[in-house]
Amino acid sequence: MHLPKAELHLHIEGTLEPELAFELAERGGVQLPYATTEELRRAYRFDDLQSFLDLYYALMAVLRTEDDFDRLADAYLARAAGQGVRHAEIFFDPQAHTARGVEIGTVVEGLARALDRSEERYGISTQLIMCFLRDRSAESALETLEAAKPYLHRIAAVGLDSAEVGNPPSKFREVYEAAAALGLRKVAHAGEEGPPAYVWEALDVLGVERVDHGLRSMEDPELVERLVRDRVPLTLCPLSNVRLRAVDTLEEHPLKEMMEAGLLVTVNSDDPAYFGGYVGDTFHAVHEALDLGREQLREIARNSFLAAFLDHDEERRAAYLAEVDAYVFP
Ligand code: HPA
Ligand SMILES: [Zn+2]
Repeated sequence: MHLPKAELHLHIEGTLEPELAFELAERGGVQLPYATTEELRRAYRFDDLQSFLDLYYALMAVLRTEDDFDRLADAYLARAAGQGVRHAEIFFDPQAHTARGVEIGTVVEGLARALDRSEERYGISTQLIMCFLRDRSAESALETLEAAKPYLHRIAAVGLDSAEVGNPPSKFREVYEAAAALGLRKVAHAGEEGPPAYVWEALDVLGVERVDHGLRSMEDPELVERLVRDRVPLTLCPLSNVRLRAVDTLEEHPLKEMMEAGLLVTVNSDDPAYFGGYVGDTFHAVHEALDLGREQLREIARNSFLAAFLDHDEERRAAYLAEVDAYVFP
């Protein structure tokens, strides 16, 4: 679907398609535990978040050089452009790379190469969000922030991802305070598999501006009231929720109820190579499964630009919103 939109919840490592994984593996002399792309694709059946994360981290072995990260990001941007994305705020997981001996500078500089060409080549403005892995220690997160200091001009915000349950936002209070003091903005995954209490902590302990997923917020009416009152954007990922079994079927996804409750929701792809669709595909899927009308889709697209970190360029935001309003559905 070509409706102009911003993508605000996208893990760049989750855009690694099997074909590119094999190509990079061959070039880098990395042995993958799968013989063919078909065999790899057959492994994309998940029971929960952890079963996905196991494969997600394993496949990263093929990402070693600046050029690899450039190729990865460029491939995502090319696909995103074909699905109406005009602005992308892209997560990356530095610890998943530094833990295997790839320096953070290699990751950031490689991604930045692709991002620097993006406006001209694809008409997509971009930002980077550096995520801390919540199943690693708070000290490791602080070390990561320290290592990122030479690259902060490239990084707009910090985020929090990986295995949620048992790793509440409050574990990362100190690193979020330090990040804010460095001028970074703050988001965090919360309420994907974890309880509404984690969403409260993301808001009140970490001070996030957006909540990534926030799916389980609907279990707590007071939390919904708070999110509505403060117009806190939620970056929903409906296809991810189905694949990781946070919801049983797309038809049962609470997206529509969340909109009707007055929440500022956006629709995103999360890890599109693994979850069966890029963001335009995701808009199309929720349109069909949830009987969302065109004006509701337009509202979601508007929300994505309202929730984007475009405060430094309100003219650009206004231009994107005007594109949404002018869009004629086919
Ligand atoms: O959906 C996700 N949840 C948490 N961590 C992640 N890392 C990549 N994708 C995800
Ligand atoms: Zn995510």
